[in-house]
Amino acid sequence: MESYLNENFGDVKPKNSSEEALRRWRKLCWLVKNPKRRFRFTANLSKRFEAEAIRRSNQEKFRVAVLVSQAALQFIHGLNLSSEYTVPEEVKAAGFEICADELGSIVEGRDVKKLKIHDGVEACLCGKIKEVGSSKISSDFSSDLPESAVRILLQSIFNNTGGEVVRNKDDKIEILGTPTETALLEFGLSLGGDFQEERLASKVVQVEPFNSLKKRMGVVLLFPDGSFRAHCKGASEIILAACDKVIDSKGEVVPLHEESINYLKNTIENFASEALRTLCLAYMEIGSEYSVESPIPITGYTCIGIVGIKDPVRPGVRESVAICKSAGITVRMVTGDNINTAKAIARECGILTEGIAIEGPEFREKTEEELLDIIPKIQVMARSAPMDKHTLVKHLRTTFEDVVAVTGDGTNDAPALHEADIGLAMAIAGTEVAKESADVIILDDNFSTIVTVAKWGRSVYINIQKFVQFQLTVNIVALIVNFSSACLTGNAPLTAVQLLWVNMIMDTLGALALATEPPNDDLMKRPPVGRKGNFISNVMWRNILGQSLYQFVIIWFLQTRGKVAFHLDEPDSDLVLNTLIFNSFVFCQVFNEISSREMEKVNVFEGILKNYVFVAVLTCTILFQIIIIEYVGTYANTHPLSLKQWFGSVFLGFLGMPIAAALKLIPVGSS
Ligand SMILES: Nc1ncnc2c1ncn2[C@@H]1O[C@H](COP(=O)(O)OP(=O)(O)OP(=O)(O)O)[C@@H](O)[C@H]1O
Ligand SMILES: [Ca+2]
Repeated sequence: MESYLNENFGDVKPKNSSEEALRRWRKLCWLVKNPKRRFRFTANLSKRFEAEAIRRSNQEKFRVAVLVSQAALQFIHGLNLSSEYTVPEEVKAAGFEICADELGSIVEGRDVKKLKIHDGVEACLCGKIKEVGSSKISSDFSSDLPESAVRILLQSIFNNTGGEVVRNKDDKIEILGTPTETALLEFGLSLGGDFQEERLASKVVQVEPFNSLKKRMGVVLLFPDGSFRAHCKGASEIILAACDKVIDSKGEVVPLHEESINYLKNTIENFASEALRTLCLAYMEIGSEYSVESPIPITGYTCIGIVGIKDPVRPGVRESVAICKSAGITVRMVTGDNINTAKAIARECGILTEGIAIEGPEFREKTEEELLDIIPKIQVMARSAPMDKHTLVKHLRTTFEDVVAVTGDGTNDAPALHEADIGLAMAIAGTEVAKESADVIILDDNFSTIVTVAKWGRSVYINIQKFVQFQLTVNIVALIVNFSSACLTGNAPLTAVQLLWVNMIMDTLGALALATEPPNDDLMKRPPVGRKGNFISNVMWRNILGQSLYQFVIIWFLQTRGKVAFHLDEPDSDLVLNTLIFNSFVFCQVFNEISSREMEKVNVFEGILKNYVFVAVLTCTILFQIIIIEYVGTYANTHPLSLKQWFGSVFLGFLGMPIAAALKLIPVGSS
């Protein structure tokens, strides 16, 4: 086993990145992989597995997979003692260097990334409120504060974190972690703190990673003198409720009384209404009698301070929300943030207008009837737990029969992303778990891209509708003409070769011409189709039936009165008449193809020259039609036509265009 593993994995250098670890994890665990995984990995996975299958037997792979899973379980089990778990030798030999952080990120589905979208923080420490810019070194703030308070603050920031401060190849400081973590770490550095020094001063003996349900995280530190200290941080009002003491302006720990609680609550509210993400940091001395087996204490903490992280709204979001609204798309914000923060941001983006903003715990308490009443009005849901997001999406999809798209970045969004009709995960900030639960991955993490996605989605839908409308018209006319004529006169005007050509015009060429129309901004001014919308809308039926009727009348007229109208009295007048019918029929389709570019607008020429494929298809169709009529008559059962006859049949086809335009003026219901 070991020699085998060395042979196969010896060349793979263990890389200390979670992406690499994840890759290995997948490779080894493919036997137990989620069958529901969507398209993202399917393309190259199958190839890779094929190649691998030659090199390795399933049994071996399974064995390693089990071992890695065991290591993971051991890790999860001993999460509180992350430093003490051991990695099986076989797993090490497989090049799977599992370090606590790495596995932690896989187990939790969080992936440490370089991110910086925040714009500094505002902090309330020892009763003082200060704004700290992200780039400005603000050591003057720390000199303002009592030394003991700064020490405990830095200890909290650098030890109780899911992020990391590292030096890169160029010896520059790089901060890794989620935006919230990087903002805090940066704040710590700007106060003059040293990450490595702080980490060496004590040992982290217990970790409770950030949990979206509890909205808090915590660690227990062991100091060289044998004493333990717990640190926790998280949603400000939740952590504040767990505190009974606070560090005052002199740096002393004093009990929290009503006045100081109100002051802190007001600070939280002020920060939140400025659209800042608020966090509360707290600590607790737990003496030396503490056993690392016991859970991290929940209450009895001393509040260190409140931090408000500025996370400015990206440019263009407000406009995108407005476009969504005009397109009949309701935008709702569902977040884990404080309700005031959420409201302030939602107002800034134009999401919150007359609707209601609700908190997760309140939403959870509602009965089914109450939910029916409030869900359509909800514009903001704050402090939501993962299952609240899921419940909302599920109700919108099932009870209200809406088509729901969800965007998300974190593991906590995975249930909602999975439940949604279209799950959109962020590529940069998103965790692997979110991405694997999603259908679409937004590469630039930008909300505006969602508008582009919607626009292209609508464009594809409408292009297919246009194509189907065009195709149905040709089919209906060809069928009725040949059938009725066969019944009444015993022979069909359109021969097999001609029908084959017509078939090509409508299938291959028609699809090419109509399905390549690029999206335009008007698409976002129409209402959405919805789950129950008919694919063939009333508008399409109107166009199809109107146009078919016209074409049928034309062909019927040619069949019965054609000889008189075109003065056909030569011996081969029957062949000429059939050619005339065929030519008029094809030109009816050519002009109908142009009319089909728009289903509702009368002007069908807008942007026609920009769609090169459309122009090329139309030109080719006409050229081939000329060749068929004039040069390959023997095969296609046609007779060369005179200029007058050509003009006549093209004119009859062209008449279809004003008819199509007039049809568009007939009002029909929406769908
Ligand atoms: N690393 C962290 N440590 C402690 N608390 C955190 C951390 N990250 C977020 N929080 C707290 O949890 C709240 C966010 O919760 P959660 O992550 O469940 O929401 P979310 O909707 O995924 O938010 P977002 O996607 O905007 O980050 C924040 O308002 C903050 O108070
Ligand atoms: Ca999130």
